[in-house]
Amino acid sequence: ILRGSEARPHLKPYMASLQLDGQHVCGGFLIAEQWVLSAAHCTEETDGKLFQVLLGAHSLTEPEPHKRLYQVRAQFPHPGSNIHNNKDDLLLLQLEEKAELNTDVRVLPFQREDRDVAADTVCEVAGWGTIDHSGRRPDKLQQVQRPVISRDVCNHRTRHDGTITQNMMCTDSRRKDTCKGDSGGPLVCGGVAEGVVTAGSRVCGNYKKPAIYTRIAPYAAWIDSVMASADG
Ligand SMILES: NCc1cccc(Nc2n[nH]c3ncnc(Nc4cccc(O)c4)c23)c1
Repeated sequence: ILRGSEARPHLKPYMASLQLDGQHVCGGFLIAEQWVLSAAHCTEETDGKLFQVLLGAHSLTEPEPHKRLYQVRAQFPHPGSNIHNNKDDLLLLQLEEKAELNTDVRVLPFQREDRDVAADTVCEVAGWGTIDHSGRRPDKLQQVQRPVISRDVCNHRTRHDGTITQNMMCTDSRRKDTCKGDSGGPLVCGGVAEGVVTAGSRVCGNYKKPAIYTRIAPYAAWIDSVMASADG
C-alpha cells in the first residue's frame, strides 16, 4: 500500500497473509471458516508449492494473541485465469482445518448482487504490500481509502484503454494506491468485499494507471460451487 497508514490492529480480522517459507507473498481474506479468497496471479512464482495462510495478524513478525499460520489443503484458481491478462483473477484456498474464529479472526461477507459500485464511492483496501517505490515492505498491516472511478473513465485510452471488463472495477491511483504484495486483498465498500486486488499493469501510484480489482459478485456461483464440492 503506497502512502496509506498503519491499520488499527486487528480491526480487519478477515485479512490473510499468503506466505511461502515464512515470507508474505499476497493478501487474501476469510470468506468462510475454512476458505480464503485471493488472486490467481499470486501462484505465478510459487512453482506449484502450496501457500501457508497467516490469520489474526497485524504484525508479520511479532507474537500476537490470535495469530496463527494455517496449512492449505487445496488451492483452486479460477479456470479462466491465466498469465496473459487479468481475467478471472481469483484463487480459492481451502484451509487444512476450519479457522478458529475470535476477535482477531472473522469472516468478511462479499457482495452477491451483481451491480456496479457507484463512482466516487470511497472504499478501503489493506495489505502488507510494498509501501514505496524502492519496494520497502511493512511489518504491520497498512490501509488506504480510495474512491471508485467509473469503468468508462478507467477504460479511457489514456488509462486502461478498454481492457476493464464488466467483471472488473477501478479506484483512483493518484499517489495513494495498492502495490506489489497487495494482490488478493479485498476492496471493502460499506463493510462488504466488492473486489479483489489484481496487479494489472503492476504500476503503483500513477494516476494514469488506476488500480484494478476483480469484482466478486459475478463469481458468487463459482465460489459457492467450489466450497460445496470440496470435501468438508
Ligand atoms: N496499483 C496496482 C497494483 C496492485 C497490485 C500489485 C501491483 N504491482 C505489482 N504486482 N507484482 C509486481 N511485481 C513487481 N513490481 C510491481 N510493482 C512495482 C514495484 C515497485 C515499484 C513500482 O512502482 C511498482 C508489482 C500493482
